[in-house]
Amino acid sequence: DLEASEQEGREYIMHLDKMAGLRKNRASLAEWAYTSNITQENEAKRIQVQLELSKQEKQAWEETKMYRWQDFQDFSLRRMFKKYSQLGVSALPDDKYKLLMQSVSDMESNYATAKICSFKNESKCDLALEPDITEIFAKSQDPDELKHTWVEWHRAAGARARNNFTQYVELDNEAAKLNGYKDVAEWWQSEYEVKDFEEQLAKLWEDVKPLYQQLHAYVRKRLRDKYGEHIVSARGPIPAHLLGNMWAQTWNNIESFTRPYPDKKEIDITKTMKEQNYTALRMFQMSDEFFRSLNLTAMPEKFWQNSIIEKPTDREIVCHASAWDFYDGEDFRIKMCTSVTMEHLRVVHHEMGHVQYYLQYKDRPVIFRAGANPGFHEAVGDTIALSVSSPKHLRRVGLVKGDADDEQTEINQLYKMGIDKIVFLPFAYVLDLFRYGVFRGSTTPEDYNCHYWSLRDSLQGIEPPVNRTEEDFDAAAKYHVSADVEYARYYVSFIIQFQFHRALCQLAGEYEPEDPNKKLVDCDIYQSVNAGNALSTMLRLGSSRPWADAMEALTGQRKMDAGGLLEYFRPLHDWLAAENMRTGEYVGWEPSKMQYC
Ligand SMILES: C=C(C[SeH])C(=O)N1CCC[C@H]1C(=O)O
Ligand SMILES: [Zn+2]
Repeated sequence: DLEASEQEGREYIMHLDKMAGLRKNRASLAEWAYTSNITQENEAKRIQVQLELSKQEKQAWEETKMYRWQDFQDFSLRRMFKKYSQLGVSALPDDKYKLLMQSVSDMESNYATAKICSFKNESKCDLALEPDITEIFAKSQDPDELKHTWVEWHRAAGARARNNFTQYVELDNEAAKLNGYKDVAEWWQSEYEVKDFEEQLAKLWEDVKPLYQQLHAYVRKRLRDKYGEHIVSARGPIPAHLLGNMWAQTWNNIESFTRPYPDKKEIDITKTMKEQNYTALRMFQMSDEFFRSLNLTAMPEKFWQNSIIEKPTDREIVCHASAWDFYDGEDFRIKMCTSVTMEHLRVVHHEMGHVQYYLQYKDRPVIFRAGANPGFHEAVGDTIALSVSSPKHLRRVGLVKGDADDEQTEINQLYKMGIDKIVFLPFAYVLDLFRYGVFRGSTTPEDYNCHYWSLRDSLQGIEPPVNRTEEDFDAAAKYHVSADVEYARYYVSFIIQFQFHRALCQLAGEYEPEDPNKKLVDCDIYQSVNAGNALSTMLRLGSSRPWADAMEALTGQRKMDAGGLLEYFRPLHDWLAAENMRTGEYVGWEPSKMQYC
């Protein structure tokens, strides 16, 4: 009868979950071995392990079909079966599975090992993305050097990935269909468990766009003042190579010469960190201490033993920062080629946020050891970093000297946060709007670059520094496109982290809507056990409940909304609108005159 099969189902699924934990542990170890030592041998081993595990997953999946789990009474049991009924890419036949793994592995290793020649010294051709190219984009103010570096990186990491990418799209779409989805776009969006996910993304963009347009106009003016209007036009998009970042996804590296009140004291945290002999380890210990101050969990001993926090000199590794769960309840790691900069201090907190989430849900069934939705996992560390980046906290830890701030310093601070957080949203939106089109087939390989730049132009107001053709494939010059990592998770994260931050600040007594002495921009939840306990309650849920329940546990809200972000940046929005009015800067942009279609 139904009762027996539900009890049998429970015993079966708990056994399956334990086996899945062992499989995931083996897979993570093989993946770690490869990405922390990129060799043909380790790549072959990783694919071999993946193939073995996919066979075991397929077998387990067949067994789940014997249970009528849809009729079970127990919500969690039904949810576990529902998740295990999703086989994933293992649904592909072995030969296609291997081909798919090989295509993605080739793209990712190409990206990780790509080198280009220096602009200043053409015979020096060993420049890597981290730290060399990243440093050029952070420091150089020579448009020709930036253009050369941009073009060379997009050739080496983008164009070269085009054929593998096309094969990956075909095979991944086949896997999607075997899982009951029309295409990978629908499969990716199913992770958010709402019917109108894409409409919600569009609505969020409508809410934030006016603020972005004001910030874009202001920055374009300041860049035109600096580089001249033969390089930066008065009414067009901003050339992508002048924004301090290879992908123009955050503009924090141009803060020093574009901030609203230049005569206010310089708060160059990177310089101060170097003066104070900060090391990668100290940055990680600082982050660990922040989480512990909230009564959250300390990094376990194995974390400090097994993590790789500096770029090795004797081998090639995937430098793109990542956090790892080995699903055995005690082995958690970060792999990162850390530089001593303010930007990497934020990334350290971002990655430590992932590990804190792993620690909070480590006693859940393996299948529930995931974010409430992928955006939640990306938001934890960033939410903490919003407190760490506050002038109050930076003063507390001695990275900023001097007295409390005045109105102008506050605008400078909001500007600094805005060129990191506001400008990221259209970048993130474009990356997956582009890939949704590719997976749906509305964007064909012949149109890849044209469609990518059309979206970059219309949504981000960015244009390529040189004309582009279909010989290029600029989207793959971004890690997540070459590594098959979905990106809407970051768009969601940059919205909900402000909802989380606002709730935590209220719980910490750091923020009161009507109290001018308790402004959101000054909030630092450091040492607030009250805030930490509420955050822990949400994180411990993992993916055991629909994400609206998790969000409600912390914020009282059940939907994503841009209100938190817009409230945080309200004073900046007002200042930018007034400033663009004062200078007569055109708000918005006309289509680019560069050729890319
Ligand atoms: C730090 C990570 C690893 Se999950 C990352 O990829 N991030 C963090 C924020 C945006 C995105 C990026 O670098 O593109
Ligand atoms: Zn992340």
